[in-house]
Amino acid sequence: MKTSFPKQDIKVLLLEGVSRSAVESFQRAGYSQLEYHEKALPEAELKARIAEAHIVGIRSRTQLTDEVLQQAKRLIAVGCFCIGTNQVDLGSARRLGVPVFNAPYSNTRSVAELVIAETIMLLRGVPQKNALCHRGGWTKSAAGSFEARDKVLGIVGYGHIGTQVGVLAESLGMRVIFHDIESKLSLGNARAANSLEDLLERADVVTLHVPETPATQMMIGTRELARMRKGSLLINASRGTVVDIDALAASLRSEHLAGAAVDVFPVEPKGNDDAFVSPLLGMDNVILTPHIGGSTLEAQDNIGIEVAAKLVRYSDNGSTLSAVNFPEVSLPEHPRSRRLLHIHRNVPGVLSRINELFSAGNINIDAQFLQTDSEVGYVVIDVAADEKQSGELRDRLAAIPGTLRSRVLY
Ligand SMILES: NC(=O)c1ccc[n+]([C@@H]2O[C@H](COP(=O)([O-])OP(=O)(O)OC[C@H]3O[C@@H](n4cnc5c(N)ncnc54)[C@H](O)[C@@H]3O)[C@@H](O)[C@H]2O)c1
Ligand SMILES: O=C(O)CC[C@@H](O)C(=O)O
Repeated sequence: MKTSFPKQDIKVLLLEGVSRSAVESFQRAGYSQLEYHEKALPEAELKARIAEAHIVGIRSRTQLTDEVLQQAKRLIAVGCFCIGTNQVDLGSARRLGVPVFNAPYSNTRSVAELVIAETIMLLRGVPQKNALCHRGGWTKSAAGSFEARDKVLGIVGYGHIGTQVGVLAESLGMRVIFHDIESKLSLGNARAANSLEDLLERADVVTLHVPETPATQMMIGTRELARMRKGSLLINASRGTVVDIDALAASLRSEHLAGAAVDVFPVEPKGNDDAFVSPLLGMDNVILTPHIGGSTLEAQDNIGIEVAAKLVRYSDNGSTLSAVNFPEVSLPEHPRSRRLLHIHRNVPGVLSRINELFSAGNINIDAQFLQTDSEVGYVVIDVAADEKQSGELRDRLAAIPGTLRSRVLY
């Protein structure tokens, strides 16, 4: 399909070393203006680069705040090449008429496998034994080493990752309990705990799989750590803000917790050349990983293809299916029509003004799709019009009060 705004003029800014599979997907779809950066950009540079971009692709480091998004006057869509979208001000993007897409499942399995591996390593005291061996020591002893079989795994956040961890843990013979704010179908023999506190008091290993939200910020602090069983273990591969890291360090120092595995941190380096600082440094009983829960070649490859496909589909066809912040519209193509997009504030009267405009111009509407949420309305209109008419229609649509964006797609 030939788009009105030529694809070769659409600027795609890809940051944080997103998988090359994304680059190839854009190229295959006819997008040639690709700017690729291995790292997250410092804020000033990000503002300058995003001001030029029509599409931006990020991972978890780039903070797309309201202030940054306000600079992005040409931006049509954002792709988060990951699961988490907490790094984007989703409300601001919506109010600016910019849909945000992510990959909600592509790295689930990778995180779950790492958590299972860490569970076994921590239960066996491998991190501290490994560290001592590297220093020339030798602790051949069963003290403090346990099988995973029959231990209680407490999963906080029983969503895509939490449930996969539960299924894998049961295959090792672990007993699985979980806590979630939503009522969830238990997989296998997993059982819902009565509360977070109940889970913390019963689990030998607690693993966190909640998103970053206001309710999960510092969800595990001094009080919650004190509730955990003496000698128990904590795994955090969710977001760094979910755990009070100083309280965790204190709990490990006092030997209340026997160990921890931490993949995500309140402050993370912007790229591989920057220093990593944490109160957990130097603790042999802590597995520290650089936010690589979802970083396998399989996952990154799939994420690149999935998110690029969603961005291309929106750019080529107007489909917002699976956008995380936007009314979802999925559209068949009508190649013999002209397609116009209109994104507006969801206030009464906008749709009737749109339709008046077409009837006044005696333009036949072939198809119309409307979805709204509490703030935004998104209408796609396929019309029988020529190129000149559709350009004029776009300008008139843009003049309707409440309009956020209006485009001729093809
Ligand atoms: N370490 C990594 O590399 C990595 C990779 C992927 C995802 N993640 C993180 O893991 C998070 C979870 O991923 P997912 O795919 O399982 O998400 P998901 O949305 O499928 O599941 C999250 C679950 O948490 C629950 N939840 C939300 N708030 C809660 C609260 N206050 N208390 C208890 N439960 C709550 C939800 O109801 C949901 O069931 C992501 O949001 C992301 O931040 C990290
Ligand atoms: O790749 C990343 O930077 C983030 C990975 C993970 O935290 C996610 O949210 O999917």
